[in-house]
Amino acid sequence: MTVDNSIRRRGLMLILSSPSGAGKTTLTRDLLQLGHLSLSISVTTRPRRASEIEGVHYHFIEKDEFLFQRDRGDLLEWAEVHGNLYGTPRKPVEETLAGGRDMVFDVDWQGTLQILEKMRDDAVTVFILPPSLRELRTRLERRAEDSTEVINQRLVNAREEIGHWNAYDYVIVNDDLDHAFRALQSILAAERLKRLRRTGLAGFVNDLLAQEG
Ligand SMILES: Nc1nc2c(ncn2[C@@H]2O[C@H](COP(=O)(O)OP(=O)(O)O)[C@@H](O)[C@H]2O)c(=O)[nH]1
Ligand SMILES: Nc1ncnc2c1ncn2[C@@H]1O[C@H](COP(=O)(O)OP(=O)(O)O)[C@@H](O)[C@H]1O
Repeated sequence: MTVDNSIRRRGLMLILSSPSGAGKTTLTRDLLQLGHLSLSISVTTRPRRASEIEGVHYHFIEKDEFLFQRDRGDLLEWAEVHGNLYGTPRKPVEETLAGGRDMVFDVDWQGTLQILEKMRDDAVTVFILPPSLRELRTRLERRAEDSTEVINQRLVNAREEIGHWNAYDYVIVNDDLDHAFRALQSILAAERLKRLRRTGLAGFVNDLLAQEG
């Protein structure tokens, strides 16, 4: 480990939003493979897709349970998206950040705004755009996980989601996946070095100044 990496810091919240099909899930999966980030696993009332695993991609719960958790204050944020309810469990977020680990969030613009209100200094927000709407449709069709009706609804909703691009710190056009992934890694690397979240820096500098030159 380098000295820079060994200096204590608070974890950051890497928040990714995009219209459905622009590539958040793919980029998140690639980030998680790097091994030094945790995923915030949302609760949702959406039916599970064939490729999804309970507790890995989402916690799939009934609407009653969702409302119970929300009303008890267990969710850091929540929203209705494409007719389903989604929310971020609060406790894992608090534990992860306090432990100095970073967390990645796949949430829509409504969730992003709620997180920014509550935890602005911890959040790094990234909006992923598709290169074109035609390509967005192609990706949703190629993914082959949703019915034509669901895909059409997601394309209608895409325009609204895209309309919130300017609430985000960073914007990446996911045309070439490798390029987009490298851009995301650069953002993460720079944000990890931000002075304000590096709680061990003052101590390090004090030690440095106490040394003989
Ligand atoms: N606010 C909020 N949005 C979420 C959460 N989890 C997922 N979403 C958003 O819900 C939308 C639909 O997600 P999903 O059903 O997985 O479909 P996909 O985007 O087509 O893969 C996306 O915009 C996600 O970013 C959450 O916990 N909170
Ligand atoms: N840069 C890219 N070029 C081509 N296909 C991509 C690219 N990024 C993602 N995809 C594909 O597009 C589809 C939708 O991506 P996904 O990550 O599921 O989007 P989201 O989570 O934003 O809904 C997937 O089949 C994925 O493999």
